[in-house]
Amino acid sequence: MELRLIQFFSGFKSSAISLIAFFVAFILISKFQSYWFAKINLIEQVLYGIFAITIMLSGYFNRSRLALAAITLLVFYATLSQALPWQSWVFTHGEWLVLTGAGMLSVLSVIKDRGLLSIHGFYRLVLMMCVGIASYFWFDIADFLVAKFTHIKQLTPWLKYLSVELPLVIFSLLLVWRCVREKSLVTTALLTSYCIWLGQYYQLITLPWSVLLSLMILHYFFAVVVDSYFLAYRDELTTLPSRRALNQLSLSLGRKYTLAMLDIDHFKKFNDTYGHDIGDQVLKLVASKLAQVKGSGKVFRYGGEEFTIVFPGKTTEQAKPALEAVRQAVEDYKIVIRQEQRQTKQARSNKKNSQVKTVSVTISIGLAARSSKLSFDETLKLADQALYRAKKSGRNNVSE
Ligand SMILES: Nc1nc2c(ncn2[C@@H]2O[C@H](COP(=O)(O)OP(=O)(O)OP(=O)(O)O)[C@@H](O)[C@H]2O)c(=O)[nH]1
Repeated sequence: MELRLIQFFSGFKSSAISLIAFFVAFILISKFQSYWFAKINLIEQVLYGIFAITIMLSGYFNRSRLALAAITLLVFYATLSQALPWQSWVFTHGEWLVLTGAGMLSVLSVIKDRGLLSIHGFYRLVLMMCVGIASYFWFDIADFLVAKFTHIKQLTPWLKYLSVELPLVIFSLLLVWRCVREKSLVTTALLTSYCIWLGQYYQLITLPWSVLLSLMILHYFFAVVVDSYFLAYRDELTTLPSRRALNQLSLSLGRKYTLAMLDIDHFKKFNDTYGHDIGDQVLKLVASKLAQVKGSGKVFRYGGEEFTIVFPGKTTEQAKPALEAVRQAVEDYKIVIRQEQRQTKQARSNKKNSQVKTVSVTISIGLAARSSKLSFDETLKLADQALYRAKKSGRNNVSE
């Protein structure tokens, strides 16, 4: 598969799972209203606690975008439920409210997570206020544009969508694009809030705000927890479990297991030829092939271009066919890369010219089974020595 395509859809899987989970929860809550409706007062009281915990947790784990989204929704909920001075203004300006909320959520999907209690957090807070102010003035701008273009007959039927629907379509596209591009549950959580926000505005949803906000904020909570887990135990580049996860697994392994150390052959040369960025992409693709290993193998990125596969309860004889298959799969894998190249001077053009090329890499594998009295680290060392032998005997092979 082409590298660009893989990059483009890198965030698709995790976002899709998170979205499905959220909407299943939403459908269940809608279907079983009779179970919770009597407890609505309790939900309203607990909601403030959920807000507080989620904002603190998001701030602590530097998920400032979710913290800001939660703070904004908290202000909205307080306005709704506490009869704050600006309540009547806000609720008589429904179009402003929907644009501001939608605009804030889509802007949050674009900016980076930075410390909440820092100058960056302050800038982001100001940015949120600017979205509110911009929404306020947008209606005047839209009226002006409608007046200007109203004489163009082809445009006339569409001009009524300029003030609300057009910005909403742009915000929706922005959010969906960010969800696909960014491998983070943060953007997905922002997208679900956005769907609920619009669903309420267009009266497609009839659930009380306290229940909807509980669902939205709980989604933020889980996004922060799961994202932080991934940060700690997943390798960012390949998304395989990291060395820390391998150390964790080593504590729970039984007496019988086999370890394999894998290393990409001549990877330094590969990097030197195609550049570090293409090297990174190839690492990702090799990792995705390794992740398909059979025989109950668990794959980890050990570091650099080295990987480890653990086969719990297996001997080397049992693990070897799976490793041979994975070695062959990597060897057969034709990786399509697109290299940007400048045209020659004679072409007198500065335009970039992209060249599609197919490359392949091989891996060497060393494996060792745990024998009595050997610790995990000692077994890993044996596998590493076997890897050294695999390299010595010509690479692209499995050695014991
Ligand atoms: N692109 C990229 N390169 C990496 C990464 N981690 C390690 N490398 C490179 O991997 C290369 C490893 O080189 P060596 O250990 O000398 O081994 P090799 O060239 O693979 O040769 P053999 O292992 O002997 O077959 C170095 O050039 C590192 O810079 C990474 O995350 N991304």
